[in-house]
Amino acid sequence: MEPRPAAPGPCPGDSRGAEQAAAASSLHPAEAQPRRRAPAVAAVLPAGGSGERMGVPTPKQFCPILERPLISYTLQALERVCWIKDIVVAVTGENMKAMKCIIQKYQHQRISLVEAGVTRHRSIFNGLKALAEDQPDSKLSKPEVVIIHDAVRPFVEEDVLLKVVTAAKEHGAAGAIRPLVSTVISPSADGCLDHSLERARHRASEMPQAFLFDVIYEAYQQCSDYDLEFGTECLQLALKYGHINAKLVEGSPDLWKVTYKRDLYAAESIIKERISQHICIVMDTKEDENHVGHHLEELLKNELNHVKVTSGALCPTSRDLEQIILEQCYNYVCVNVMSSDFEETRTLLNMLEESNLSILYPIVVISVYFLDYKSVPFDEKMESLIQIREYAKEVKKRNILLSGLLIYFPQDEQKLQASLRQGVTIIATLIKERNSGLVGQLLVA
Ligand SMILES: Nc1ccn([C@@H]2O[C@H](COP(=O)(O)OP(=O)(O)OP(=O)(O)O)[C@@H](O)[C@H]2O)c(=O)n1
Ligand SMILES: O=P(O)(O)OC[C@@H](O)[C@@H](O)[C@@H](O)CO
Repeated sequence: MEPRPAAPGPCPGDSRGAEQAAAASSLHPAEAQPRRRAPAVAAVLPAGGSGERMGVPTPKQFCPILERPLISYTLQALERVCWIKDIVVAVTGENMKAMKCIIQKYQHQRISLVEAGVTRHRSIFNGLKALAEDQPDSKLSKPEVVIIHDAVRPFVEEDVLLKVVTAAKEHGAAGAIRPLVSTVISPSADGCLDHSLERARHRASEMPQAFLFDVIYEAYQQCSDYDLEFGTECLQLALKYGHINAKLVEGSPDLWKVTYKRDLYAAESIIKERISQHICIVMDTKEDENHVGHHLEELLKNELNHVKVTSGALCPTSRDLEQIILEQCYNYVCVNVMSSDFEETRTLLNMLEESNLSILYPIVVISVYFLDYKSVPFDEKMESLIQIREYAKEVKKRNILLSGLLIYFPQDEQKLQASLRQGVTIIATLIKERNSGLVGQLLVA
């Protein structure tokens, strides 16, 4: 059961896309020609840098976030956009093999690789050359519009891509901008303040940018060596060599570039937060409303009010659990009442492994045991519960983080409520932190 990619958004040129595209390019929908031919769109991702400012040996585009390289998140973001037909990535020769492994491991599609240059502009130029020349054995063809996007900007959404592409089709070039956070100043030769720029009248140039292919390709072909060596702004090349004043498109705060180590931590926190928004409680039955698992479910909903909590039954005919997996839920709480065996958890884990859902993000599975460990010999129960350690080690290889949670049951109502609240706190922490160091652990609420 393959997880479906997030449903693609509007395509520029189709009726739905034309209205959205018209809205994006500030045309009135009535002016949009719903049957306007969709422009052929490709993307070039410069990924040939060394990441000096990150201060680590690994170039930042290959630095791991949740054990997956940063560049893979950017590729995933662009692949979600159905109307980008080719994605050309410029990497250095020494990283080519690593890049091919990433493409294979994370099942990236529509990716072509070219050799990076010694500067970002040269890397981009190499990517454009791969698109420009219809080499006989190349599956690439020249697009009408080309997106240029840094490989280290993972949080790019379809709406801003649609906006810059639509604007580039009309103006020849377009780029995302953001308000300045700091004021820009110009120092004098002796290192003192010469003058400062009025912050409100200036913007930061971000990515993505988009160009009519011929505009930017001709600009690069005319580009001076100095500009290729020291330039940092593609929009400026379109202006200087193509006399095109790019359309500026307000972008979202998420368009920032991972540059320093702090940016990597920030990116990991954002990703963790995004995949923690949906928790599925899996119970052996949904009918018994007094089922203590439902009390846990209600408490989770109340305590984690920003999180979607759904429940799925494990019975073999259960379609709802399959649907929840297809909707890409990455957090599962498997409730076992008065049982310490693994059958239900094992069934869930098998479904998750078959879904391949954990290829892109680690899945958290918490096996909750409501157990009156006074009623039966504790060592007998512990013997079966301790199996979680070995089992967790096994499923970790499939990027599934399994841990256990013991809640003493039955117990008097007040103590049970306290245990349930503690259990919710533990569940929320395991999901939020998604720390592989806790796999196989048996925690007690
Ligand atoms: N010769 C280069 C240099 C940079 N880039 C890419 O351009 C993007 C933005 O550049 P930057 O943030 O400056 O990356 P680095 O040059 O790697 O960073 P640093 O300046 O800290 O070394 C990155 O995806 C980077 O991999 C590239 O393709 N080829
Ligand atoms: O200068 P850097 O290589 O860090 O960044 C390259 C670009 O992302 C940067 O110049 C943006 O302002 C967009 O042009």
